[in-house]
Amino acid sequence: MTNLVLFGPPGAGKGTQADILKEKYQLVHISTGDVFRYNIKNQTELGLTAKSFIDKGQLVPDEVTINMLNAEVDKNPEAKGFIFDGFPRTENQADALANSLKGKGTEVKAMIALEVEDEVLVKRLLERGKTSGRKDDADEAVIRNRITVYYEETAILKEYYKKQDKYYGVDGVGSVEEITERISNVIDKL
Ligand SMILES: Nc1ncnc2c1ncn2[C@@H]1O[C@H](COP(=O)(O)OP(=O)(O)O)[C@@H](O)[C@H]1O
Repeated sequence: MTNLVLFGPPGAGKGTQADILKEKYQLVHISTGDVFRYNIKNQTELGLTAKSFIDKGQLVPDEVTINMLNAEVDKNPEAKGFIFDGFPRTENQADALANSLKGKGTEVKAMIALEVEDEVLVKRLLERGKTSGRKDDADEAVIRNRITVYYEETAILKEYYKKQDKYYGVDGVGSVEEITERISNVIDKL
């Protein structure tokens, strides 16, 4: 199985690239942000819990997120591999992912990180906020909080995967096609 973690700060372009890569490599794409938004839209219990954190630009608690992720993985027993987008975001989540994949006799093959500087991120997210209908993209203070949370809680995962020799940084500035090509160059050599 080829399991990839697509990594990077909010607005780095993970969702855009994951949509292309899942077709190209026949992988199942799991975006925790998308699953949360689906649940919020359908007013499920999970959605109500998640919304209170997401609207403030905070992370949803690990326990809630990990259970949800495991359920999504279990929904796809035939998968040839997964692209995880927006997960893991904490060390606890990374450990949980390793355990659950181990239980299926597989592992994370690579973390591919899209590198984009902060001011570009803020600009992209504000632009997306004009059309996405996402409340967390509409407010600059919430966007900046998400970026701060990324550096405080999530960026450490770079070291986590580096230690396992699984980290690959990719320049996330350029055209969508250029970035797909950079990522593909990494995947094709795995
Ligand atoms: N793995 C996760 N752990 C905790 N919270 C998460 C996780 N994934 C998504 N969320 C919540 O959902 C929000 C939106 O997620 P996502 O669409 O991936 O954001 P972004 O576009 O900022 O990368 C996050 O700001 C966070 O509140």
